[in-house]
Amino acid sequence: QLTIPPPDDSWLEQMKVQVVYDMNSFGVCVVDNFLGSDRSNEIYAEVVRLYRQRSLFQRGQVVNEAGSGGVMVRGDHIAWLEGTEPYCNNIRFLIRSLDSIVARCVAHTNSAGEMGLYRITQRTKAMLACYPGGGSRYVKHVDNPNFDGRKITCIYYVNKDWNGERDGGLLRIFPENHRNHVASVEPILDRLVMFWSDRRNPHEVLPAQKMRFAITVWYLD
Ligand SMILES: O=C(O)CNC(=O)c1n[nH]c2ccccc2c1=O
Ligand SMILES: [Fe+2]
Repeated sequence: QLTIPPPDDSWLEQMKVQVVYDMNSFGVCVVDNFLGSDRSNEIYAEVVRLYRQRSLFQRGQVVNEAGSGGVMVRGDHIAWLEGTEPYCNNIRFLIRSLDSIVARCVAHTNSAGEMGLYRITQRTKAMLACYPGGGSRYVKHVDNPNFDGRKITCIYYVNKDWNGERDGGLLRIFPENHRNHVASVEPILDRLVMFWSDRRNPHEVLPAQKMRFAITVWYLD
């Protein structure tokens, strides 16, 4: 696979403006057609290929502690990716793009002081999560309720032909400071969602009726 050129500068600038505005106004930002159909289809192929190498995936916690018959708390399988794995050039491009955008947002806000005033200096690896379908879901939670350093949650969806009516699996966010706006987000291919990882954004994954892939990166201060 040929090496992929870095993300285009003017595109990064455009993304920065939207992300800074949305994160400051709503604490949530949704970007559709983030990387375009060619790149997103390449990422889909890389994700499916990775998933077939089941060795990478660990099972998420499958039932809560309620003993037998506990509710399926998280049916997800997860794999942590550097992005440097073989045959993952397009996933690496996604991660580089996210890194560049977040870095520009932080730089931008240092001058204008708009963004969350976070000195984002690092991130987690990319977490590839797969909800296996069959009603697997993730109950309402806060990613970072107790100041573990995570500031921004970035989720990139990798699902072809997703239909929320039929397949479920919606991300629902209940922004604390905008109680009358519940965001319901279909996990469609090439959609990016970003939100503050702390208590401002409780969220859940509704039961998914078919295989549901997402790549998540958390940015830390
Ligand atoms: O996929 C989504 O739309 C939202 N997904 C989540 O909120 C979410 N949040 N925290 C996690 C921690 C470990 C493993 C998976 C997850 C996870 O899917
Ligand atoms: Fe979450």
